[in-house]
Amino acid sequence: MNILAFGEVLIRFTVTDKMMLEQSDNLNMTTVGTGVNLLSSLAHFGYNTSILTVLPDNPLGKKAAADLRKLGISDRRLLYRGKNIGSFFVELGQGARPERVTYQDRLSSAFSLMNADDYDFEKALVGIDIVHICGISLSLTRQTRRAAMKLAELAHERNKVVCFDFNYRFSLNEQNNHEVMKKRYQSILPYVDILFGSKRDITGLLDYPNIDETKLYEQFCHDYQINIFAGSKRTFIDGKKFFEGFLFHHDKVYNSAPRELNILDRIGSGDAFASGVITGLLEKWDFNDTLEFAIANSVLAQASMNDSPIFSKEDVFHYIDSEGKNDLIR
Ligand SMILES: O=C(O)C(=O)C[C@H](O)[C@H](O)COP(=O)(O)O
Repeated sequence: MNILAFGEVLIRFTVTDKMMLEQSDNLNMTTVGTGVNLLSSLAHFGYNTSILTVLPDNPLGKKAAADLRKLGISDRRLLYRGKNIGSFFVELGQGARPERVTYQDRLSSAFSLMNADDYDFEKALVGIDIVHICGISLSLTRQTRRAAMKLAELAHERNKVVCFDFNYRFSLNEQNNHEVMKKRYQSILPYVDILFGSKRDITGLLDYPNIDETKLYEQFCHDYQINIFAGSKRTFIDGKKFFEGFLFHHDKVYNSAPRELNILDRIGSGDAFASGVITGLLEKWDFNDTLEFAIANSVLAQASMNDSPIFSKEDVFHYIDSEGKNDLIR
């Protein structure tokens, strides 16, 4: 099974020792991004993965490519242009202090400036079964929007399975007007088969009425011919944090049991969930098992440093089978 992701590769700078930026001079550097995180996880589950993106044509781009290879992602579809790579700083959270992300300018990255016509999408899709597109491309530049649209359209035409993640980030859309963003999402959704998002994406961004979930998802998936709609959410019970997921198919919502969270680093939780769902669908597990696996993968990812999950299927099953009670493997 060959999976391709399209999206921005970013450098993440994490302040070491759980300090805040102001307190520290030390940063840890990793290569991340929605596509990277998803593919890293899928590569560790045993699938062939590659990413279609643009890296700067300099040592920074080479460093990112080396990190991608280390995560098990093929470098075959990487393009090298321009000078800049997007980046962000992370201050880890603790107790009352939330984890915090500060983006650097992403709009002048090599990826953000690449013209849609300069990609050879036809060639990139050869031998590919599943294409994943990150919704952040709709928020960045005219070029990334056009590229995401063109790829979605072509992949759909070529009968590839198209996955799309809303990935709506308020902080990246302060300059974008609601109606404009709504139109952008409305134009890509008709090409999507598997969609990741939340109820809020449908009611808040696409202006559907806030009604019962089954009716809402039925209407929405019917309007855009979406085969699978899945997402995760956080809940709080008796002062504890839990993570749970849903999956909608045809006329039914499946819900996972909530799993308790003990967070070390929560960035990448959505991508870990999505890779778990894609795995369940590829393996043709039933939807309840698929959700259990996806939630477990994400709970493990949130108990680990960095965005890109590196758990094997066995690691995830071990966590499920031991009900999370095993805290030493030797
Ligand atoms: O911020 C961005 O734009 C990125 O692409 C970097 C992050 O790795 C993903 O966003 C993680 O996404 P979640 O799984 O939703 O936490």
